[in-house]
Amino acid sequence: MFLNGASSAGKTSIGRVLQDLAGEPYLLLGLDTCFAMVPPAWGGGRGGPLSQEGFAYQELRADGGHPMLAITYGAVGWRMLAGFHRAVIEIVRAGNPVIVDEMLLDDRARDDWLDLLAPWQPLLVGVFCEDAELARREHVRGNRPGLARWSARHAHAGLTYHLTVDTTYGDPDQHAARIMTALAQREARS
Ligand SMILES: Nc1ncnc2c1ncn2[C@@H]1O[C@H](COP(=O)(O)OP(=O)(O)OP(=O)(O)O)[C@@H](O)[C@H]1O
Repeated sequence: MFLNGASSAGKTSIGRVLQDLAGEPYLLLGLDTCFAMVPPAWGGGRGGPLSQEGFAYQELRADGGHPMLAITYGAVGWRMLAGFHRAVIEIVRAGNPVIVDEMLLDDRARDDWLDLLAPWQPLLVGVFCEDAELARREHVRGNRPGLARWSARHAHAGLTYHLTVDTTYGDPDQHAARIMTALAQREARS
């Protein structure tokens, strides 16, 4: 399964419920897993001095008065992303079912994932949420404001999903149940 959406859209929350619902031991991993491995000097979160090579935050012009915060990456960051994507594929190749919990940063990341995942034909799930609710969650989490809004505008570019969920309303249990149903229907058809 491949869950993609903005920061704070609720991907990880849904992913955890999916793990509980599934009869198989799905591993849950994604961009957060990759970021957790990045040395602080190459990471933007704490203002790493080499973050332009790795991963950096970039404040963009406000969107209708709302902050917009992008994540950019350099050559080292791309190497890390590309390596992480391939590591996930090896996990799958070893026979493990996987839930990828992803916030696509750009077209390059999307195309790399789609190329690698093509043989596995994952259920592609778009996780959406309205801006105001994203901003509320971001605030409650104490995250820097603007990443959710920026990613909501970029993460879904060029993707066609098998299923979309809107987490503005409803809880992760409900959304995960819909995804499990879609997965079961798909497996029954194949
Ligand atoms: N359906 C929901 N309704 C209300 N709050 C939710 C819902 N889903 C998630 N949340 C809350 O929103 C916040 C972000 O959730 P979560 O970590 O699942 O999102 P995410 O998309 O994985 O975010 P990120 O990509 O930033 O890690 C958490 O505080 C979580 O409790």
